[in-house]
Amino acid sequence: MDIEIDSLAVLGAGSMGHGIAEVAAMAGYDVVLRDVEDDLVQDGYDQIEWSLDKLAEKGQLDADPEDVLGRVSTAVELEAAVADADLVIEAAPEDLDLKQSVFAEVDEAAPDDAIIATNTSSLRIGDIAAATDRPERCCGMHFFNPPVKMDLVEVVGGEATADDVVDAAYEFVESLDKTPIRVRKDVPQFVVNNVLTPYMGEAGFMLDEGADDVRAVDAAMVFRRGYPMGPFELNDFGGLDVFAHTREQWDDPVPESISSRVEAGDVGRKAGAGFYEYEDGPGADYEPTQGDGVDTLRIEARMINEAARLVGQDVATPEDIDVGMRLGGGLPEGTCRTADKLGLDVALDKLRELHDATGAERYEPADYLVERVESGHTGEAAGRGFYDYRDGGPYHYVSHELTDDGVLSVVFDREERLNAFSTDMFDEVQRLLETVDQDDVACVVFEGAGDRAFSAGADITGFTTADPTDLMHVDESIETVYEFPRPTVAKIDGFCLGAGLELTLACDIRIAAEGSTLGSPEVDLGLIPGGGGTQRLVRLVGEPRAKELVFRGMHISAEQAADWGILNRAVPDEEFEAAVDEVVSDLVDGPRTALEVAKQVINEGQNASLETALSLESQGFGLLTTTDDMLEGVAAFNDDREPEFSDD
Ligand SMILES: C/C=C/C(=O)SCCNC(=O)CCNC(=O)[C@H](O)C(C)(C)COP(=O)(O)OP(=O)(O)OC[C@H]1O[C@@H](n2cnc3c(N)ncnc32)[C@H](O)[C@@H]1OP(=O)(O)O
Repeated sequence: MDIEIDSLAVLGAGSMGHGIAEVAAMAGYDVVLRDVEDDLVQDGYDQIEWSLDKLAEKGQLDADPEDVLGRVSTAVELEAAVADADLVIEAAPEDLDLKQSVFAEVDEAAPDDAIIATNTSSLRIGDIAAATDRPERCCGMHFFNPPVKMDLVEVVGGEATADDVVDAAYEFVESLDKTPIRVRKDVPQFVVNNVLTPYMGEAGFMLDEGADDVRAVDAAMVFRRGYPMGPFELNDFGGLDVFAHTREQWDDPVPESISSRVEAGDVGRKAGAGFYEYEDGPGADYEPTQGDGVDTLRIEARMINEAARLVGQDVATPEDIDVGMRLGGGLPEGTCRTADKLGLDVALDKLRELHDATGAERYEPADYLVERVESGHTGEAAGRGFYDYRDGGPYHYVSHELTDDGVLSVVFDREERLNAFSTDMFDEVQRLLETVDQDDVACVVFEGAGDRAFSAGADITGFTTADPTDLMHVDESIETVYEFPRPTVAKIDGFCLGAGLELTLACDIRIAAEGSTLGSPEVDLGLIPGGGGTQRLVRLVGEPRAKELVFRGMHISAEQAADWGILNRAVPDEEFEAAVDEVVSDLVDGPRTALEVAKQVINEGQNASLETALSLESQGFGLLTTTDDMLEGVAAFNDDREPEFSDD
């Protein structure tokens, strides 16, 4: 039987606890927020109020902040907080004894069938659940900080946890509009922290050896490898003390460059100093040019090794690891995908080289990595690696669905970066359109995941790492959209910038929700539009407007874009879905051959002389007079009924 979760208690009103309570209240749950003292719980409550107001100010909260806050109540007495809870989430500091004592108390006071979850980021669920008489109803829900902004939650069961409890936790996370990943074994630190730890740890060891300096490593990882923060910058951000404590907890060696700073109290941003000076200096002040010559593979090979260990031990799938690293670790792509591009053999060689040189356990290659390489599955170039590419490979950034009546719905699915297009994402759009059976498609609808963006353009973080020729392929993917023989519709809700706008310009029909923003901000990056934005725009809006948009990197409202003829229309939010559905419905019911010919003639005619274009049109017209659809259209007219065109 499915477990129902209606009421919730969150224990601990610190940054994680109040964040989780806020997210749950936003999803419509009644939440009791509890901490051990009035001041602490009030502080957490005030933080929720502040955060809800901020979200509302930015237009990122659909509901009235007061209504959401009204669902949060506070308590100091634990018994009162959990008495009616279906789910209790413990968000106490990361200390096993403390968490065990909270679990034991909850076990006494909560209803017998309540689920008790811990928000631990590094401890084993089984160790915490051992303090209760109901380990089968205990699980882990690892939210990331801050819960309101971070989309990922790792859902973990202990050895004794019942399957339906893990399922219920997973579904609960989905009901919060967050993305759960399933951690299938109760390993310390779960998925994301295990893969991310070598990023900071290995950089620390490199510093210990005097091989590179802080700025060089950070610059190399950010500007040459596309990571959002350098490893030292990231460690300063999270706190060196937190990093060292977690390593020590599991008897893992801590680099000297980290432990010495912890001893000196320079634990990062919060202390005003760490690897960089924050209070008396400019912070993480590395420059793009400083990263030459750093052995970045050394860091990435260790991350890949951890990912391989997790897959080999059946802790997580490559898909879940990659979702975790993108949403929880902020990486532009998952570590398994990176490994498949770099080559698993390349990573393995590096690990062996380091292991031979140092004998250090951390370089010992994972069995799974060795097996993959020995069986020839060394990555994308070999057709198989973590993923199977023999049929083109999985879609990571584009989700799609083809309905029975022929609507191919394509969603740019990279919400964490406002659906910005990486080269992988462009390739996936192109592959999808080139491989879908066109006979099954009546029309294509493109949209962005989430409610913030259609797409905020090409992935800016990829500009410093990608080959210029790869970036120039943007144009090729967008042309595939333009040339797709069926009608295409851009359904725009939110930011539609740069390459996002260019892709919509290659669509046949563009409808936006009011409040969307369109623009060509490339010039602010020292660039120009590279996916047809200068050319299609000028043909649509004329030279003065196109030049102003491009030269000034302007963002314009959907209403203004409609006024200038960039959009077919801008419609109020509440009418948006219906407006798109109405268009799609006409396209689905329309005569496919005639629509295809109309698209072709209009597209090709634009670049031809009027005489040639008129000749194209008349050829198309003549051709269509020989079709069954034409006979059906005429018969329907005579019978005064709606035509039923064939799907051929
Ligand atoms: C040939 C084609 C060339 C091009 O297309 S060049 C790119 C043109 N596009 C742009 O220049 C737009 C860049 N983005 C922005 O200016 C801002 O975003 C917005 C105004 C759209 C929204 O601002 P806000 O509401 O403050 O959101 P946020 O925190 O900036 O964005 C959320 C996360 O999305 C990432 N992101 C946004 N746009 C891009 C992008 N184009 N490439 C890579 N990442 C992007 C951010 O960094 C951040 O991520 P985190 O939360 O990890 O900090």
